[in-house]
Amino acid sequence: MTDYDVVVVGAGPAGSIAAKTAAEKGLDVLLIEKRQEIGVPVRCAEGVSREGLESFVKPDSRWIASEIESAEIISPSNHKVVLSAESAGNEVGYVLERKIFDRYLARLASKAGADVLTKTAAVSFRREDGIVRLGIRSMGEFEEVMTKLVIGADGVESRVAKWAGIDTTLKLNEIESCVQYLMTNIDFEDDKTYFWVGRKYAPGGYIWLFPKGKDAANVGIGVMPSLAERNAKWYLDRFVKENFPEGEIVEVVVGGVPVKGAIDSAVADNVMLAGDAARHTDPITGGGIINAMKAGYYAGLTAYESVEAKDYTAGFLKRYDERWKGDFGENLVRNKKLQEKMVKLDDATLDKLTESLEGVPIEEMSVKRLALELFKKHPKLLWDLREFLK
Ligand SMILES: Cc1cc2nc3c(=O)[nH]c(=O)nc-3n(C[C@H](O)[C@H](O)[C@H](O)COP(=O)(O)OP(=O)(O)OC[C@H]3O[C@@H](n4cnc5c(N)ncnc54)[C@H](O)[C@@H]3O)c2cc1C
Repeated sequence: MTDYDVVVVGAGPAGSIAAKTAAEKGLDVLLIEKRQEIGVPVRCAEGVSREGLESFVKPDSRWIASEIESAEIISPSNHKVVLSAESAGNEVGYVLERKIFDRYLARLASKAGADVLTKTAAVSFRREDGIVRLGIRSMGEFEEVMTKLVIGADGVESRVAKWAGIDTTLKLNEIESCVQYLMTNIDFEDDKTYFWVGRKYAPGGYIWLFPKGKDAANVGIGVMPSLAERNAKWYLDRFVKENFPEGEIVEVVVGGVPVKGAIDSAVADNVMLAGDAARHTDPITGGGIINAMKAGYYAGLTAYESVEAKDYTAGFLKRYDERWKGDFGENLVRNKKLQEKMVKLDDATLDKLTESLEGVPIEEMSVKRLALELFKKHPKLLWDLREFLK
């Protein structure tokens, strides 16, 4: 006898959607979250694409902080290119209120029938007779839960991945180190996101401003430790001092974003990893919310099939790998390669590119046009990036 068919570790977007999906299929599901409150503290700039979000949930004014119409890219010498939300694609469309959004998703899992426990951490893992004895510490008390499957949706520092022996190690060029301030008393257009690019601002990454309503915005930075001479906070503080000297910082967030590209496999016997735990974030933008939800859905679905077939082996669970790879896996591979080229661009090239496109009407701008212009300015890149143009 097992206590559960599936225990989902971590109630972020990946975990809640996994638990919801498996519970809707009739499995006995436990969703555990080590923090006292789901969604707090927020470690995110909270931007999502419209299409990605709407494929899972109907947008709700309780957890939509802003609707975004356009994205502005600003070069080191202050040339600006404006893209519409549709052509900018990922992470431009809505800015969420994740404190509420994450809780909403966990509630959907609970409504579907999953047991949800907060202040409950997975602390140990033991396979025995084809099932898992998962040690959990709930409200200070230790107990072992027996389960057929564990879905590791425990974020960038995943312990489930280590217990299961799945290689998700991150090298210094496979992680962005991030700092973000929630700021008030600053000037911005509340239907626009802003991206400052170039080594001057953020070596190996970028600085962002995502509006949270009319009066506040997430202003943050990601830098690649292998390229940055100082830490992320140093670059962000310098930027804030120069650009928003009157701004007030009301909240601080620090965190790492994996930019590894696709891992070989996110499964082991009895285990599937989803979301940041499986390095499902986009290597260029660092966005991971939508991929986490997609992976959670595929993991929940595969859990159901695995329980039906009474087969919890890695061999059976491989179909989960096939599902996430078939959906966004190729994008992760491609964007990792592209990102490796992009971080090598110098500031002069970025300036030339944005200067030549400055003032192009928004309806005529697209990522493709940006790329074509870049190749005109930098023919060698055309050769380097030929495989991405197919
Ligand atoms: C500064 C910053 C800005 C970002 N901006 C964006 C953005 O604008 N758009 C976007 O799409 N993405 C963004 N991301 C990435 C995004 O936040 C993640 O990709 C997303 O949260 C991944 O969801 P997840 O469910 O995989 O993991 P998480 O949301 O990290 O959830 C994991 C959960 O597991 C819990 N947990 C961990 N260990 C245990 C344990 N042992 N037992 C029980 N619970 C455990 C954690 O407490 C956490 O709640 C940003 C990240 C950072 C750091």
